[in-house]
Amino acid sequence: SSEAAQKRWTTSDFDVGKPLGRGKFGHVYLAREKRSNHIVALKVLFKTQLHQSQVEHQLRREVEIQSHLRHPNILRLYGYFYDQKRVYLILEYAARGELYKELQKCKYFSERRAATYVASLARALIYCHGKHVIHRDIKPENLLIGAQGELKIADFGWSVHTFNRRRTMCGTLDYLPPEMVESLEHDASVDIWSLGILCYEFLYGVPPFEAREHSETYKRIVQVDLKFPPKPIVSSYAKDLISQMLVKESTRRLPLHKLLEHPWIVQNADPSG
Ligand SMILES: O=C(O)Cn1ncc2ncnc(NCCc3cnc(NC(=O)Nc4cccc(Cl)c4)s3)c21
Repeated sequence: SSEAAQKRWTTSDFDVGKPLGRGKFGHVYLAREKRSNHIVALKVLFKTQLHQSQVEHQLRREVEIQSHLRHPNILRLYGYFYDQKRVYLILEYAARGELYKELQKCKYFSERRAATYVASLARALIYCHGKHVIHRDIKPENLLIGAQGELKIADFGWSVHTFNRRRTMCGTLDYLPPEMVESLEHDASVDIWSLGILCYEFLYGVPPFEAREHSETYKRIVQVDLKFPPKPIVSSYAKDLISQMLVKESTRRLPLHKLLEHPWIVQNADPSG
């Protein structure tokens, strides 16, 4: 609610519960806002660590960007507050937790589950790109699962408004497209590349250009050294879609609205997302 955006929150507004996870910058707790009984996730960040890592501007940009985004497949950031030592993010609670843990447990997803996730991510990214926001860090660690099994993109810590495109290194290399790995200018089509990487990883359990050494991964990305293992068996429609997304020339990647019309998505994605 807009009230949530303006109100000066403090920790005494919440009953804080169990820790949900430990991130690099701090922990996330289950919490209940006392007056509304609304369940949220509270991410606690230590100012010293934010300062040491010089990411305060990124955090400010994330809060600014997220305050304008409303989409069923984007985890809400309701607001934030701070005290002497910490910054608190008030986040939508994703009841079924982190997607990457689910992927580790299942090893890989069925084509129906993978296509349903890819379609909902495509719809969320179409929405973001429509608002000139590119996420730039689409990977399993930034995806959560809601109470009805729906996917939620979280952690816009690396997102930018495309007007002021920055060239900053993101997390793992695996999901970066050639133009980011070669640190050239990049645009919304970077998210199409990352979605193609994700689609491959949902179906095979590993990202396509994974290698022991960073230098090897770098080479495989810039050469788009795309291979499909014989196991698990994956339909040629799925391979066709992935091959149309993992294209070096960013302008030739399959546009997201075309992805939603691709036969693999049409035949496999659950329309409810
Ligand atoms: O807690 C878990 O590990 C998993 N989990 N399980 C359920 C659940 N429900 C909601 N949220 C969870 N986790 C937090 C997800 C985030 C969303 N937005 C973020 N933004 C951010 O961290 N920004 C940020 C931090 C430090 C520096 C900078 Cl520059 C930016 S983190 C949940």
